[in-house]
Amino acid sequence: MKVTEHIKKANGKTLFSFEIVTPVKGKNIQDLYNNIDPLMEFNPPFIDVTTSREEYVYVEKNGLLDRKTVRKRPGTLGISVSLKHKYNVDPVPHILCGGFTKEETEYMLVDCHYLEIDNVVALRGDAMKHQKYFEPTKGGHTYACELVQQITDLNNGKFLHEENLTQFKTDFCIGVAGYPEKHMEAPSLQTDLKRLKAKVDAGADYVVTQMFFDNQKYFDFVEMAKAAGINIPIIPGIKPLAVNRHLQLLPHVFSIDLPEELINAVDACKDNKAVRQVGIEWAIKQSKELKAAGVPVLHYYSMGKSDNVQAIAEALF
Ligand SMILES: NC(=O)C1=CN([C@@H]2O[C@H](COP(=O)(O)OP(=O)(O)OC[C@H]3O[C@@H](n4cnc5c(N)ncnc54)[C@H](O)[C@@H]3O)[C@@H](O)[C@H]2O)C=CC1
Ligand SMILES: Nc1nc(=O)c2c([nH]1)NC[C@@H]1CN(c3ccc(C(=O)N[C@@H](CCC(=O)O)C(=O)O)cc3)CN21
Repeated sequence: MKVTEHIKKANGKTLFSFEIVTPVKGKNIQDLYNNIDPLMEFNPPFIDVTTSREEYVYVEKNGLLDRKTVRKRPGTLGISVSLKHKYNVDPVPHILCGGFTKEETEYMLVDCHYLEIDNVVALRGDAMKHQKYFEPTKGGHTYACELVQQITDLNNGKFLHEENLTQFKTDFCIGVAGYPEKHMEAPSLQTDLKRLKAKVDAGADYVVTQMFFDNQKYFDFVEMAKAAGINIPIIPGIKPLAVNRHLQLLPHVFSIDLPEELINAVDACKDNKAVRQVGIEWAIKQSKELKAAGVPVLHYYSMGKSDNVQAIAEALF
């Protein structure tokens, strides 16, 4: 079932969902399931499965370094289907512009369709590790709105490089990313909202936000989005802060601000166990307020260990 249908069916009740990362090659898949299992009692109607792009690795060959391009976390489609069968939830695989040609994306979408996956999230993707800025992959899309358009085209029976429409029509519900504190590369929040509107015009059905730690940022963003003509559900994305290092890392990696009160609470902790607890309590406070405001879904970036998301869900669902 589509994410938007789950939201409609909930009739104003806030749903619980989360996001997982596929394991690094060679790591056991069971660890992932052990982290998902305790979250299933909170009845997530859908689970997002991220796609990680390729990286360069250097291998020594005859005394020379040979550069190889590898995907360290494969398995998005496999895990998506496995979640569907194992837990009877709707998996939402992430589809990226970066690292994929348009043709490869088309094949992935065709597979998703045959596998009865009803939702995808369309993202541009981050820059490669060695790059400062995102560079489009040869034969791939530059912006997420182009990817959204490709999916919409397929929903209408239009394949790449084909003039005529076919009888083959997918029916994907399309999620896209939104940035309450603006995307790091956007010159202004208003311009970023225009880009978001372009994704909606291309066929996006709902938005999931970048993590934020100050709810006011989300509430303002929703208002500004409405004023910009964006009338689809905007799902808040929540990341529980977990270690002291996140004070530097999260603003740097995700281009977001942390509230002074949260920083002070983390600074006052004597170890990371205490920080994890502060992160949980902050996320509970945020989530309660968002739920009271009637957000459609609370979407958690669990990304691995789920004990904190479990504690948060217990307080809310
Ligand atoms: N892997 C994941 O699960 C998630 C990844 N992300 C990350 O979010 C980042 C961006 O992804 P999206 O938001 O999907 O990309 P996007 O293509 O919507 O936007 C990327 C940047 O390009 C700008 N932009 C968009 N269209 C433009 C145009 N026509 N002309 C000039 N500038 C334009 C935007 O303002 C923004 O700064 C990436 O770093 C992505 O990896 C975000 C959420 C989830
Ligand atoms: N720019 C961007 N890229 C993403 O891949 C991404 C977003 N934003 N926002 C939404 C979700 C949330 N994602 C993530 C990814 C990693 C962590 C994280 O906290 N990772 C490490 C630190 C990351 C690092 O070392 O660079 C951690 O300590 O837990 C959180 C959310 C993935 N998604």
